[in-house]
Amino acid sequence: MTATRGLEGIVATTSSISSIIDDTLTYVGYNIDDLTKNASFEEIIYLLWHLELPNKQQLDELKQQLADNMEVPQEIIDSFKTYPIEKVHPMAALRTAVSTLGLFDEEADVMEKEANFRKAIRLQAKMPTLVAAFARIRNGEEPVAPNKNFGLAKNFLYMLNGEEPSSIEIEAMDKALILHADHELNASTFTARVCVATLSDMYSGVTAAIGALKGPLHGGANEQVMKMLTEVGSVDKAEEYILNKLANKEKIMGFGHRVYRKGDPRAKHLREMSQKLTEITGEPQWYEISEKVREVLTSKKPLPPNVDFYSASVYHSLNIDHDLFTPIFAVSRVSGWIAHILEQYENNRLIRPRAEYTGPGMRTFKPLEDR
Ligand SMILES: CC(=O)SCCNC(=O)CCNC(=O)[C@H](O)C(C)(C)COP(=O)(O)OP(=O)(O)OC[C@H]1O[C@@H](n2cnc3c(N)ncnc32)[C@H](O)[C@@H]1OP(=O)(O)O
Ligand SMILES: O=C([O-])CC(=O)C(=O)O
Repeated sequence: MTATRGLEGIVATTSSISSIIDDTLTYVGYNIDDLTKNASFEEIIYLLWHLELPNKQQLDELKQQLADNMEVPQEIIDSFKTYPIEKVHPMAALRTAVSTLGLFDEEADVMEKEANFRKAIRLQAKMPTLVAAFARIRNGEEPVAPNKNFGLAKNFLYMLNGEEPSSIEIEAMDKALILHADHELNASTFTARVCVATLSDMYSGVTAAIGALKGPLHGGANEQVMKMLTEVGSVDKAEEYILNKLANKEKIMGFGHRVYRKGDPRAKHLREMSQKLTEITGEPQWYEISEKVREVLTSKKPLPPNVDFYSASVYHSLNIDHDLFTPIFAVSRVSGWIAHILEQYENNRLIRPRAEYTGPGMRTFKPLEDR
């Protein structure tokens, strides 16, 4: 038995949900470029869960179901106030809140297909409310109740800021949610599948996935990108900053990918949005610094930007706290996690690979008094 580090190149399952072939990303056969231009996030949720785009009636029904399920139990909102709130990372709060949501769902352990779809709606609908409520409570503000007439992207920004977002802001958030929705067998999705392949419940799968997304080598990179851009501070400092990092063998956050070689097809959409939004906010430096960082790094190493790189300046331009960037990723990716959880249940087998043992050979046990 020989181990493959990080399971690189190992095909661990079949899936009909998303594919990455020759650096092209598709959701159920539709190119991500077409979906980003033409669809709404709600259409993507439907596509990922039902493997077909919805017709008008199906979409309206899904939107209604999401709107009807956005409220979260008051006990969870109240529990946020008991956290050591100034120290808690919002991803840790979200991980705990989603786990707690399961305690309040009477169907949490009901495994029938229809019950799983109902839980899917509840989880997808409540995640934005949880993130926004936590963000407001830690700022000493009251949470804003969801508005049943708003779509998911608009409602999220509305609950976060307490005022109706502009159409440009809604469009940017909706596109970002589409671009982050699913990505084949990334680490958090694999985590979710491993968890539910024991026939554990959907809340456990999503809680586990949030834990995996939190790390800076995965979803947590977007927050680190903004930290880096802030540290760089101005275009003229970017070259020295990046060369120093490389000399110290440090990773540059938001670059590189296990699967893409030529580049992440999602990055160009976020780049475009970053340029547009930073101009609108009168802070073009965030886009300009990003461009300089990319220029310097790619002149030294073949490492194109990934989805996390330009999303940082996009979210910053939407006036979102930097430690909420990864929770936003989770608000989107929960749609993909759920799709994969449903797919795993449909054709389940326990996921249990082997380890190549590298410890000592057979040893003779010594009693405690002889050690
Ligand atoms: C949504 C997402 O999860 S997208 C990814 C988000 N993560 C990041 O942006 C974090 C920065 N990037 C990385 O750490 C990596 O590129 C990963 C983890 C995303 C993919 O990594 P892998 O394909 O497994 O590459 P691995 O980490 O093994 O690195 C291979 C080599 O490339 C280098 N490398 C990879 N990424 C970077 C980077 N961002 N900056 C500098 N060097 C890098 C490594 O240092 C290593 O060099 P070495 O062979 O000289 O030691
Ligand atoms: O696929 C991966 O390894 C990481 C990634 O880009 C994602 O999850 O969107």
